[in-house]
Amino acid sequence: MTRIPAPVEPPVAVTIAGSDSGGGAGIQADLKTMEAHGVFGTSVVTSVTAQNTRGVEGAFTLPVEAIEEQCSAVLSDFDVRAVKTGMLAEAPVVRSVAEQVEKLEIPVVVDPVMVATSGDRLLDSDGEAAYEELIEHATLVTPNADEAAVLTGVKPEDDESANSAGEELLELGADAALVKGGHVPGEQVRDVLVSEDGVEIFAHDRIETDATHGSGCTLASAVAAGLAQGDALRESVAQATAFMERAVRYHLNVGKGPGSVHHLVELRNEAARDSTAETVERVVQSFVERDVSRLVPEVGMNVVGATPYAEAVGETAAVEGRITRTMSGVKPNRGVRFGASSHVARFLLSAREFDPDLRFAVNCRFDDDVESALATLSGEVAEFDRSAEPTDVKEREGSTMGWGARRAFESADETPVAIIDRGEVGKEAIVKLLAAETEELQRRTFAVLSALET
Ligand SMILES: Cc1ncc(CO)c(N)n1
Repeated sequence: MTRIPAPVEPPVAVTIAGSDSGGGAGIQADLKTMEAHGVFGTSVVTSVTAQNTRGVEGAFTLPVEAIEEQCSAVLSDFDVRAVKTGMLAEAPVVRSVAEQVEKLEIPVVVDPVMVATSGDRLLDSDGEAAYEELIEHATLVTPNADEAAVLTGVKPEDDESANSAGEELLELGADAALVKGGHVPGEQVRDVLVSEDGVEIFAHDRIETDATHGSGCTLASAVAAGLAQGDALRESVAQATAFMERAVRYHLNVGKGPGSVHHLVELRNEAARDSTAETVERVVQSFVERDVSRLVPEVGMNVVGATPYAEAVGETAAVEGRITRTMSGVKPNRGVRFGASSHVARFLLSAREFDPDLRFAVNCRFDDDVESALATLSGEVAEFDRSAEPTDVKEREGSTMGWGARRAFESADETPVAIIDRGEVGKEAIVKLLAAETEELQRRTFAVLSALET
């Protein structure tokens, strides 16, 4: 029997950029990022770089004719919904690309690539001057602070100067500018979006890593993918900056240099949801079979599992309605669902700020006997004291768990296997067991139970 085809019609985008033999930046980053967003990526190669995670060893610009032929091959065939430009290497290429995109009536995201993260130049000085012609046709231009300074003469050092640089780029004809804050010192990375609608800042805590190779390409491609799907500019930028944050935090440790951003991190995280929920279900089942009632606190027990790159409560699976005691043992009140736990989930997410390998947690009853039983575990048992909690943290709904996890980790020498919260008036004492794997969580929980029974 033959089968009926079931074609899929994804939006199409094109990247006009350089090839990075190292796979982290350039065309390679762009295509992976577009695919990760459900957008079919086509490409026009401007330059072939000999590059790895340590730096650029050579760059060979293609003849303008070869670049133009690729453009017309793509644009004459596909219904291209967005253009992203990256490394253009030399002035004639910049000018040619400006001419090509002028004729188009689709969004154009211009990432004015000048220098690689490694410090190597990717654009000659004539090329810098030629950029004005391309920026004129940009829907969005995405310079980092150094590129913004070259293009506008204004060096972004804070929100205000980033805003001024953005205004200058609008003067040059761009519809909007995203002046990126990665190169501006500070505990936060603040990307400043300037457009006719005003200024909006997309801020997040800085991630302490030099594995940012490919981050500019990835961000611009993520915005272009959003635009290709028909999303508004603001939403595309918001989505792209959140996507980047995760791609940098869970970067790929490849090569001998600093590594690469993780272009597919969200896909991998989504793909792990079912297996994460299933492992939580299995642990819960084993807790029922083993009858863990001695460890079930008054507030109920929960087992929480985070997807490998979880950053939010919605990415953690837990028992809806918790596990409670019955006449004969324990039972989960309802099924395992993502977002079902708030307390234990937030505690686990905060613990992951210190050790991202941690993926599972369970909250247990705490008393003197449990404390002695915990001492039989191999691994550090840490604790935090609610009486030391600042009132502003106490008053902010849902912030105690994050504060407690931080206190405990800061006082511990290594990743603790358990964290004690001795409670206070009206707050039951609880111990949370943490683990990177479910087997480990099970083993530790059962070890505490066995110690209690002897
Ligand atoms: C090909 C290429 N494009 C862009 C960058 C910017 O990171 C790079 N390193 N290589």
